[in-house]
Amino acid sequence: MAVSPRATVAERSWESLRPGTSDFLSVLDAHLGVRIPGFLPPSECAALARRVYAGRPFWISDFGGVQFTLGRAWYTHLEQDREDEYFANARTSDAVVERMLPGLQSRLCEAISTLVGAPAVKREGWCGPGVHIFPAGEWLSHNGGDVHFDNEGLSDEQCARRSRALTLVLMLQPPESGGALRLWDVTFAGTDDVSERELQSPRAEVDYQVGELLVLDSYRLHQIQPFTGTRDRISATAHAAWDESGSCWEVWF
Ligand SMILES: O=C(O)CCC(=O)C(=O)O
Ligand SMILES: [Fe+2]
Repeated sequence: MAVSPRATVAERSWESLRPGTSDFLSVLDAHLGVRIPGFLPPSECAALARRVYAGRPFWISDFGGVQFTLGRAWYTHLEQDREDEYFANARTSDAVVERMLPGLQSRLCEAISTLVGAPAVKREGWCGPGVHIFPAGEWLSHNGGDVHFDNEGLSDEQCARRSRALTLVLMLQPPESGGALRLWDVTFAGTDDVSERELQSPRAEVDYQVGELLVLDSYRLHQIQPFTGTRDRISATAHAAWDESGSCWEVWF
C-alpha cells in the first residue's frame, strides 16, 4: 500500500520544544503524532510505576477488570453510564493522583502549556490527568484496545468547529513486547463509526519507549495494539482542549 507522506510520526527532543522555539501545532498537523522520547528519565518512570502499584487500593476497575485507572477517566465513565460517579468523585480522584504521584498532574499541564504557548489549567469540576493500567495477560493485552477518537470530553460545538484538542500519553512502563499505539491518517468527521475503507488508510505505530511522551490530535483515529509478556502497560494520560471563552487550554483525564 502506498503510504502518504503525512502518515509519519515526528520525533522531537523536549529541549527543542521550549516556549517560542517551535510552532508545535504546525508540526503536529503535518504528522500523525509527535513523539518526545526521554521526556522523563527511566529511573523516574520506574519510581512512578512503583507508586502506581502502591496506589492499587485506589485503582478504578473499568469494563469488568479489562483495564484500571489511578484517577478517573471520563471516557470509561461515559461508556459505562457512570458519569455521576465521575463528577461526584472528581476531587477525590485528583487527591489520590496527587498523593500517589505528587506533581504529575501539574507537570502534564505545564507540558501542554509549553507545547501550545498558552495557559493550561485543569477543567473545573472534572478529574485531572491520571494513569491507565492495562494488565499483562488479560483481555486487552490479547485483543488490543478499541479503535477510537478521543472526542468524548469535547462538546458537540467544539467537535463541529474542530476546536483544537490534544491527547498526551506518557509511557511510564511499556509492556515487554507490543502495545504500540496505532495512528491512522483518519480524523473525526462527525461520527464515531469507522468504515473498512478508513481502516485501510495509511497508518503508523508508535512503539513507546519508557519515559516517552506522545502527543496526538484528539480527533485522530487510534488504537492500542495487543501486547505480550508479564509486565503491565502503564501510561499517564492528559486530554486538553482550547477553551475559547476562557482563552486557555482545559485539561482532564
Ligand atoms: O495509552 C495509550 O497509548 C493511549 C490510550 C488511549 O487511547 C486513551 O486513553 O484514549
Ligand atoms: Fe484514546
